[in-house]
Amino acid sequence: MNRTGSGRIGLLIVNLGTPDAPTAPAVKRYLAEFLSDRRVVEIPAIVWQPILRGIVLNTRPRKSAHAYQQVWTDEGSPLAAITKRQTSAIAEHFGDRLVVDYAMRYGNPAIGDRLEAMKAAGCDRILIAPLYPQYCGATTASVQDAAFAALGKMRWQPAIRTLPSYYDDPAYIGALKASVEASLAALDFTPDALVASFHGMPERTRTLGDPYADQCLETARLLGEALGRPLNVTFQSRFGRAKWLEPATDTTLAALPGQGVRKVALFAPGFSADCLETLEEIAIRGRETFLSAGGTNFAYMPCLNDGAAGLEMLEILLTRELDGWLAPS
Ligand SMILES: C=CC1=C(C)c2cc3[nH]c(cc4nc(cc5[nH]c(cc1n2)c(C)c5CCC(=O)O)C(CCC(=O)O)=C4C)c(C)c3C=C
Ligand SMILES: [Fe+2]
Ligand SMILES: [Fe+2]
Repeated sequence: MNRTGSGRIGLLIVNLGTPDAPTAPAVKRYLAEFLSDRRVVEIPAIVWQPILRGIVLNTRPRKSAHAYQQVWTDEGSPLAAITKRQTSAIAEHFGDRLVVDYAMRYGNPAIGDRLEAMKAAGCDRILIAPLYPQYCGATTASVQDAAFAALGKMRWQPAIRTLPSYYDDPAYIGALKASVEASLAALDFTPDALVASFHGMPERTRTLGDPYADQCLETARLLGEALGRPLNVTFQSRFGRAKWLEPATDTTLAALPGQGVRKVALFAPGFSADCLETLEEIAIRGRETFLSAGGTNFAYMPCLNDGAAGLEMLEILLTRELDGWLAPS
């Protein structure tokens, strides 16, 4: 057996994860793993686990499964389908210079399994790329924890790099600008306001030193500058009773018509792929909230997904992180 390694380079794209099916049992399995992550719910396990097992996992899966059913596609969960397409496009771009795969932080395919598979395929250098533009302990750090926990079980570890957050990267801001401008040009109305909705976090994580909220605000400032018009920044998907980052997307959508904003276009720059939180919470429920509060026109503009602007951005960011590893094309 050759024990010198074959010197291949791996790229592991990672996103949050999603249930395997839009059913209550599948959602329950997914939420049990997701909401047991101490990076996501920072309440001592002795207090949180009885609440999670006794209440949350007996009530939320049925409600969430119903929400997933509204957005499920022939290719499965939108987040999974889009991540697969992003991975195929990136694999095609890099060709045989890289072994490209994807994993999910929760559910399947698991980060540890895919790292093992890359190692078995001869990768001795791996770039792990969590597709979160803004750094957050609950997302970026959680992916890194899971990857390093898996590496901790290997005798012969590959060398590792991780993709840093890219909230202010000109390639990201440029891709968002191109994508938003294309979506705006296709609308049959002119919005009075543009709303940039980011996933929320408990407010205390900001005081504890998480840069997430500030990175979201900086993304919105830079993008507003690039678009030549200010953005209304909001935070969505509140969970639990603690105070979360404000202003909340749903309360903003309910208030805007009363402030004279009757036509709104909303997008979610912090999500690299459309998912339950954008397609159900915003494009379906957010629209209802806005229209029933007196709004006349509502548009949800899609995430970068596997569109040309988003893929070109990823190629730029990934090529930069692979500097010195990758032979020039
Ligand atoms: C304490 C709870 C949660 C924190 C903190 C949180 C942070 C966080 N999440 C994302 C991105 C996504 N979240 C998604 C779904 C989702 N999020 C939570 C809870 C917290 N998220 C739950 C319970 C769920 C599941 C759905 C539900 O029951 O409401 C998704 C979509 C997944 C999908 O399958 O489509 C994404 C993406 C970020 C970026 C973030 C912190 C910055
Ligand atoms: Fe979430
Ligand atoms: Fe949600």
